[in-house]
Amino acid sequence: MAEVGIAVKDLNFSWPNGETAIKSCSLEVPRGEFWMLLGTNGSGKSTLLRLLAGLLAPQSGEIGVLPPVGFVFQNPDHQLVMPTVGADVAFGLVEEKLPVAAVRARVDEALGAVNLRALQLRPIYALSGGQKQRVAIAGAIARRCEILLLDEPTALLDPDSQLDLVASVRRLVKSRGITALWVTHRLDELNYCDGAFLLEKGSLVDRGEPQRLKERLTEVNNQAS
Ligand SMILES: Nc1ncnc2c1ncn2[C@@H]1O[C@H](COP(=O)(O)OP(=O)(O)OP(=O)(O)O)[C@@H](O)[C@H]1O
Repeated sequence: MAEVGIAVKDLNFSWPNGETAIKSCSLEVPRGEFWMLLGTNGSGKSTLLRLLAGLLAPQSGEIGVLPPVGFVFQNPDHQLVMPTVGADVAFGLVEEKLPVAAVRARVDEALGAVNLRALQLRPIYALSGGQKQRVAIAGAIARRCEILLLDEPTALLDPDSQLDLVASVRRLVKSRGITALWVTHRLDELNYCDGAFLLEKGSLVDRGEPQRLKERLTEVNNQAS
């Protein structure tokens, strides 16, 4: 059997107001694969990703993820905290207490991986949305993340930058054996993944081959319009 990068079994999560956001959810992402998580607004995609990252604690169920885990938010301004590109990527390494030379080497390598080496000294405010997302991804690469969780990372990007980002994340995770789960609403992004899950009202209702799920959702969208 293939090794598993992300495993979830019978997961249940309700908010303090009693609203159930995740219901009896079980899924597995094979190690080294790039999967996507689909579903309408409010179906529980962000909640599930936050549970996987340990940012929320479930009421019951099991979560198995290979550490370390990297997280990329929809809005990079919510996660980039340092004034420049290089400093931000280095900031993620603080807890590892590495020698300065090792930090420099990791930052340089990670920025190279996302094609931002030339922008190491650039202020974060002077980056485009796509470049900011690449800095966030470089932070995960520098920390040698086994798992990369991305919560609608293209939501604020124009269509060209959107497809650039998804293509480069696919290349990156494939070349490094990272297991990735990417939340999206955009069906054209499905062309880049190995498989996809469909959430409805907190429950997983479908999973499998991306093209089949794309056809299923295109039909649903056509019926709705
Ligand atoms: N902090 C919170 N407190 C209470 N309820 C919340 C909180 N965050 C989200 N919810 C509720 O949990 C449910 C799932 O929300 P979630 O954000 O996970 O959905 P989503 O599929 O990611 O939606 P979207 O595509 O709009 O981002 C929704 O009903 C939402 O209103």
